[in-house]
Amino acid sequence: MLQLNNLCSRYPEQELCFTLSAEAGEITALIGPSGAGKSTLLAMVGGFTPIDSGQLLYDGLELLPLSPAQRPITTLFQDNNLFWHMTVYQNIAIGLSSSLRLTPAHQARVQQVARQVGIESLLHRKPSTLSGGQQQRVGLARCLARRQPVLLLDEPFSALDPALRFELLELLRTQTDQLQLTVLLVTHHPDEAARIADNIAFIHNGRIIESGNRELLSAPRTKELKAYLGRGNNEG
Ligand SMILES: Nc1ncnc2c1ncn2[C@@H]1O[C@H](COP(=O)(O)OP(=O)(O)OP(=O)(O)O)[C@@H](O)[C@H]1O
Repeated sequence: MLQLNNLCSRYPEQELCFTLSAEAGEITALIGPSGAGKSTLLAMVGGFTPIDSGQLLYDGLELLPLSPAQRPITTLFQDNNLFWHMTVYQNIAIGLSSSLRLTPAHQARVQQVARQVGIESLLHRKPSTLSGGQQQRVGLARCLARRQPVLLLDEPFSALDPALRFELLELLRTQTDQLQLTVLLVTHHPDEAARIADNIAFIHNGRIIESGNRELLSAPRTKELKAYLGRGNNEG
């Protein structure tokens, strides 16, 4: 289980503090207005921004003393950090070895992950020759190849058209179930959250002010979530 216990980062403009638990096999969607702190929450968990107080645990292990690379975590960003001069195979392999010298077991793993995400036939291609959806699959494959139990995703598929976006979200759902990943997914689309997330956390002004399952979206309690979803205050 991933646990954030009053985990706080203080910036001149804003203090962000989060308390959240996420189990293996669960996708937690992080929603909220622009500037609420969704990406910063991922950076705090991933180890990319300083923490001022609180606790961060994974299965009881204290993560705060660990560097990003030492944490049992991998992150997929929207621009997915592909290297354009490398092949798809190398782009996945670099998640396993920065020198691209792979053991036979790692080579087999690249092939296996490529098969799982449906890009096996593209391994020799360069990312520039792929569609946006295929590129996102390569980014996801690199993350999955690392076999870290916690996966952080910052709006990974939002540049894609809806059909492709949902196809990749379904793929994420399948992989989460099969590999028992703990997934935090930042999204600007409440419909994405409703479709694939087990839990939804609504972030406002650096805090999670409402959380629960997808019913949260049909029956929001706080005026802030109602406003975010575009529901009138006069509904009660
Ligand atoms: N390195 C930093 N220096 C100063 N302030 C920061 C820093 N990182 C985050 N913040 C603060 O955190 C707030 C939240 O930013 P964040 O990018 O996490 O929001 P977001 O919810 O992901 O927004 P968006 O949906 O637009 O991406 C910012 O408004 C800023 O006050």
